[in-house]
Formats: sequence, structure tokens, C-alpha cells
Amino acid sequence: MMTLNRPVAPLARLAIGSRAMLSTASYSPLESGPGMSMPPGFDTKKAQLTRLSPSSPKAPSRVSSLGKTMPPGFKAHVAELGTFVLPDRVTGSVGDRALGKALVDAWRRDGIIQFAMSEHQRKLWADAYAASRRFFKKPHAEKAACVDSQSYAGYIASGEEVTDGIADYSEIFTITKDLDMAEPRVRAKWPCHGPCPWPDIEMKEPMERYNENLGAEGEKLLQLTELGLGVEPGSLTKYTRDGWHHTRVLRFPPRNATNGKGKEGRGIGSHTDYGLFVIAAQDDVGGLFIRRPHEEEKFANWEKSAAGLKEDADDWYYVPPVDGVHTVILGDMMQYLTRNYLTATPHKVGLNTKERFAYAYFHEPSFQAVLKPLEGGCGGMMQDKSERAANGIHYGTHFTNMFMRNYPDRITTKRLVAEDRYRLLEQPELRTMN
Ligand SMILES: O=C(O)CCC(=O)C(=O)O
Ligand SMILES: [Fe+2]
Repeated sequence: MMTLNRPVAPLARLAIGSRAMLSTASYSPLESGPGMSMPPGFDTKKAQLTRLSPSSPKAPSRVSSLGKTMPPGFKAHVAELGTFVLPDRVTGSVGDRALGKALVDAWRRDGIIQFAMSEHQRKLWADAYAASRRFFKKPHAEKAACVDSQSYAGYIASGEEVTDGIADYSEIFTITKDLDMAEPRVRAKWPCHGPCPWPDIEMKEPMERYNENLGAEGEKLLQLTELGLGVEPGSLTKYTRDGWHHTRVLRFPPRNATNGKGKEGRGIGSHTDYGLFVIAAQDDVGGLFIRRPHEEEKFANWEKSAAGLKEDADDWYYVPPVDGVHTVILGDMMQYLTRNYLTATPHKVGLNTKERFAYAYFHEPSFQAVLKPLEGGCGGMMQDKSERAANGIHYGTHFTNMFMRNYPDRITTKRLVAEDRYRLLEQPELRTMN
């Protein structure tokens, strides 16, 4: 794997294969190959030069093969990312600060970062992947029985989810906070609160183990982000006490074996996710595309749907599968908190020639959190002095809005509406963190 090495960020350690080196995440030149072509009018030479800092030692010498897995029929650049290594603990050391800054810079430049899985995480992902394959192989009726009328956890059939008015082909098992019927918030009929309808222990145990680990990773990333932004420690992590973290375990059918409910070749339409970060793992098939931050591309998904944004444009970046890494993209709440200094990463999924499995863990604020934009940090660059930016956002309302929008026909949405649960979101106890 070839990476552009920049002489920056002294302590942003990168592991490439077995070698560790110093650099930040970066993009390689584009690549042409089967099923790929250059976007019209794109000048590779210029692109390479603009991605290198003036003092970069040399331009890349060969074109990567990572783009070979890109789903057919898509035009996109290939994102070749360096791989960060996260420390076991964040202490606020000089090294942590440098790493935090490098992460923030990479998100601002690329919209995505990639970090190495530990040996333990490789095992957790392998077990979750095996459980996912096992689950999705089950007969339809068995999978379809995994629903709950109070939570959005459970099975979503291919063609059931809607993004920007078009059915997605992803088949999903969603995991939300698993709360039994006696739990006070479930008894009080809080929207989206209820049990997770696990099919069996073989699915539950590995997924819970993996999620717990990713939860700790998410907290570490938040602490590093605080350091990178130069805001008070706790400015972000105060929102994730009892965070409304959730997971989407995903399977995508091959492009020639769909049920015809969606659009040819489209797995999930262009969208942004809702919270702080999405930490994701994918198998070796390939299908994920992202957009880099663009000054002129303005969106705020919590106000007006960003779904469908530039879906058919040519300037997407394909995120090739790399063994042993997690990727991290940003969500709506990170954009809101930083007043657009960090923006949510628009992304979409294409269908490949083979079925594809992926795992997306969403590190989120508490359902009850009312978020306010961060103060200070980044030399005053986090600016949006509008009243709108100062009002605060109730994360639970944003989450509920998004799930009602994605699953208009699901039993959970119907019950929420029939029982007028939505109005509870205004109550003070749903807006006060414990
Ligand atoms: O399949 C992927 O890699 C990403 C899935 C995704 O965007 C989502 O579940 O929201
Ligand atoms: Fe997503």
C-alpha cells in the first residue's frame, strides 16, 4: 500500500502493514481500472500536487490498486488513507494533543480517518462478522420476527429503509440500548426506548462485546477531538454519559440479486448520520463512498434533510476495504457542536458484484442531551453566531425524527404516532441528563 507521507504531525503514528511511520491520513492519486474512470475534466497531476504540502519530499510514484474493488458503474476518486494508531489511554500529553490535532485536520481535509484495529478488536470484529453472516442466512420469517413495537432495534429487510424517498437495498439488524419492559423509561413510553429483539445468544454476545469495545474507542476519540479542537476537556464527553449509542449490522446483496424495490446498483442513498462519530468496519468486498468537505456545500441535516445530497455527482471518494482497520466519519451533532468547523460526512453505498457485510457503530450523545455549540477553541474559527446556532438541539428529538423518516411504515413508527408519544419529547425529564 502506498501512502503520501507528509512531514507533519510528529506523534500521529501510522501503521502501514507491520511498519509504523509518521504521517497523517492522506489521499493518493486517482486510479483507473475496470469499472472506474476519471471524472470529466479532472487533472490528476494537479490533484496530486494540491494534496501535497509544499515541503513534501516527493510525489507518489505509482498508482494504487485499492480501487480495484470499486462497485461497477461508479465514477469516483479512490481514497487511500493513512492509518492512525490510537493510544490505549488519553492522558492529555503532548503526544495526545498532536494526535488530536492531526485527527481534526484529517477530518477537515478528508471527511474520514482510518485507525488500526488492535489484535483484540480484530477478534471482536471477526466474531461479529461471523455472527452477522449467520444471522442474515436465516429464513426470512425468522429474521422478520425480530422487531419491537417500542424500539427501532431489530431487523430491516432489503427495500424497507427509505433514503431520500428511494428504497435502500441494505438488509440491517439495528441495535439500540436494550431496555426491558420494566425499565422506567420504557414504562413511561419514551419514544424509541424498548428491548432489542435479539434472534439468539449467538448474535447478542459477540455484538455486545464488540459494541462495548467500540464505546470505549468512541470516548477516546472524543477526548482526542477535544484536544485537537482546543476546547475544555469534557466539552464533548459530558454529552455521552449514558450515550444513545447504536449499531447497524449490514448486509448488501450483489447488484444482480436484488428484489427490485430500489434503484439499480444503489445500496444506500447519500446521507449524513446523526450523532458524533460513526466507527465502521467492512469486509473485503467494497461499496462505501464519501464526500470530502467542500466550502461551498452547505447542509444541516437536523434542519433540512441532507439525504440525496449530490448522489449522482462524479466527485465522490471510494473508501476501499483495508484489512484490520476501522474508519471514522462524522455525524450531524459534531457539525452542530463545532459550528461547521467539522462537518458531517455525506456518504452512500453502492452494490458490488458480491454480497457485502459491514458494521457501523454510532457513538452518540445521550437521548436526553440538549447540545449547545462549543465555546472557544480553534482560535475562534468555530463561528456561527446566529440565534439558530445558539438555541440548542435535543438529540432525542433529532434521532426520533430521523428514524420516523427512514421507517415510515414500521410498527414502531405507527405505535409512536398512535400513542402520541412524540409530544413526550418536549417534557423536561426527557431533556435532562442524569
Ligand atoms: O455500509 C457501510 O459501509 C456504511 C453504512 C451506512 O452508511 C449506514 O449504515 O448508515
Ligand atoms: Fe451512514
